[in-house]
Formats: sequence, structure tokens, C-alpha cells
Amino acid sequence: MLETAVAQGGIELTGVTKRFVTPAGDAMTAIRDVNLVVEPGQFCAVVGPTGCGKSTTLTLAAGLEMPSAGTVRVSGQIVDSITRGVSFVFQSDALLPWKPVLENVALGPIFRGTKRRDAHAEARDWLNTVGLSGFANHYPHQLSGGMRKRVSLAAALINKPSILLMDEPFSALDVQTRAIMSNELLSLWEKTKPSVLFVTHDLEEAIALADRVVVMTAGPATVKAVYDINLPRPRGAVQEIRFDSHFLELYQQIWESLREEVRQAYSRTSEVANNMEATTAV
Ligand SMILES: Nc1ncnc2c1ncn2[C@@H]1O[C@H](COP(=O)(O)OP(=O)(O)OP(=O)(O)O)[C@@H](O)[C@H]1O
Repeated sequence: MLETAVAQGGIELTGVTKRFVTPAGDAMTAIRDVNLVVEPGQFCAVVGPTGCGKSTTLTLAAGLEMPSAGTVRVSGQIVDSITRGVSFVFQSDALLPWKPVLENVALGPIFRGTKRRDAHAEARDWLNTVGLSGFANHYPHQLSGGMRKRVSLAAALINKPSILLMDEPFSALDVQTRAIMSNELLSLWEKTKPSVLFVTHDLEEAIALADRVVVMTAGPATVKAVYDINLPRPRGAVQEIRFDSHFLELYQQIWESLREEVRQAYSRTSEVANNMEATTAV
């Protein structure tokens, strides 16, 4: 497993712990002793209770944060600065509001030194791929949430990333748009096959999209269990695969594992809230 992760685009976290300093000056451990492998071209989803450290895991893979202990390797190289070949898609769109759609999509190639005309031509191809060829001159605020998300995907994929890091990319969308975007993401991923690390709160979404689902424990997070999702590909419409009997079995099995962590995280936050109330009442 270790050898395969060394190939282009493989991600490997070994014994990774990340501590932060809180605003009060205390040390807090966000993730603890995390071991995680994403094989090149694999779609890996990470689920876990809120606040357990999923986004922290992504920022470590991106090289935006450094581990306090352990190592992060991408394509076999230890990550010690911003990782090359990575595109990030967040919950918010991260588009520049003062630039039209075409310019937003062309930004990556322009930053890398591609001539403006060539970058625009490439951006037009990507807008065509995500079904927005008629919106090149619109500004982000003139688009719907789903359309902005498509622009974000085009802006990420135009960079031909070997790694795509996605932090709850569709959570702000309504259910129907979310399903459409999931299908679009799968068909785009099947064309270019970057390694994907996809953080979500939605277990159904994780199983419908991924080759592998990683369940993290209540914070400080460590990896609790890893499930291989052996549903056939291409998956077809994510709305339909949810009714497949094997999908339901996988859901049941993974939810069993996740439920306990969600319960623990919830009771911890309730304890903190109760303690705060008690302190305030004194
Ligand atoms: N830069 C930082 N400084 C201090 N604490 C941080 C920092 N980044 C994250 N944390 C803390 O680390 C913990 C994990 O945060 P993280 O955002 O990784 O969790 P998450 O699982 O992605 O949460 P959610 O599911 O709610 O999005 C949280 O307690 C958070 O407050």
C-alpha cells in the first residue's frame, strides 16, 4: 500500500498529529495519530462528527498547515510547503466577485504564465464542459449557487490537478442541485482521475461517490475505520444508487461505526455548554 501511494497523486498521512494554540493560549489537539492512504486516482471520502478535525486533515494534505508530529507525503514527497498539483474546492465558492466567470476560470493558467488568449480558450472549453458556455461574461453574483459551484469546479479542474481536495463542496446547495453536482463531479472525475479527498457530513453522499470511506472519531480525530466501497463504476445517477441493496448494507454498516462518534461529540459539546451555563450562573 505504501509503495502505491508513492506514485503520482498518492496521499499518505503517517502517525499525524496536529495541535493548535487556542485564542486563550492553550494547546488543543485537532487530530491525533492519523494514518490514512489515498491511492493515486482514488476517490476517498472522510466522514466524522462536526469539529473532529476533517478540514484540518485536508489543510495538512494541501501543505497549508504542517503536522505537529508524523509525516504527510504526496506523490511520495514529504509535504513541507504548499503542495503542488493540488486544487481545493470549499463549501463557499472562493470566486473573485469582481471578475467575470471566464476570468475566474482562467485564473490558474494565467498565474502559471499561460498567455491570456490561450487561458481564455481553455476556460471556454471548461465552461462548455460544465454546461455554462453562455455565462462567460456573467459575474458570480449573477449566477445561482449551483452554477457558481460549477464555475468553482471548472476553475479547479482547469489546473489538471493530480489531487483534488474538497471540503463539503455541495453542502450549501439544495437537494436536487446537490444530486446534479454529484453526478457532474463523478463524470468529470472519471475523465481525469485525480486523487480525491472529499470531506462531507453526508454519509449517503460519501458512499455514493467514493471508492473508500474513512470514518473519523470524535475529536481529537483519529481514523476509526476504513470501508472499501465496492459498488460498480460508472455509478450512474447518485439518486438511484441509494436504493441499491448493497448500498443500503454499506450504509447500515458504516452508520453503526459513525453513530457512536456523533453521539460522543454531541455529549461533549453538551457538557461544555452545561459547564459554561453553570459558570455563568455562579
Ligand atoms: N487554525 C486553528 N487554530 C486553532 N484551532 C483550530 C484551527 N483550525 C482548526 N482548529 C480546531 O481544530 C478542531 C478541528 O477543526 P476542523 O475544522 O478540522 O474540524 P471539522 O471536522 O472539519 O469540523 P466541521 O465538521 O464542523 O466542519 C476544532 O476544534 C477547531 O476549533
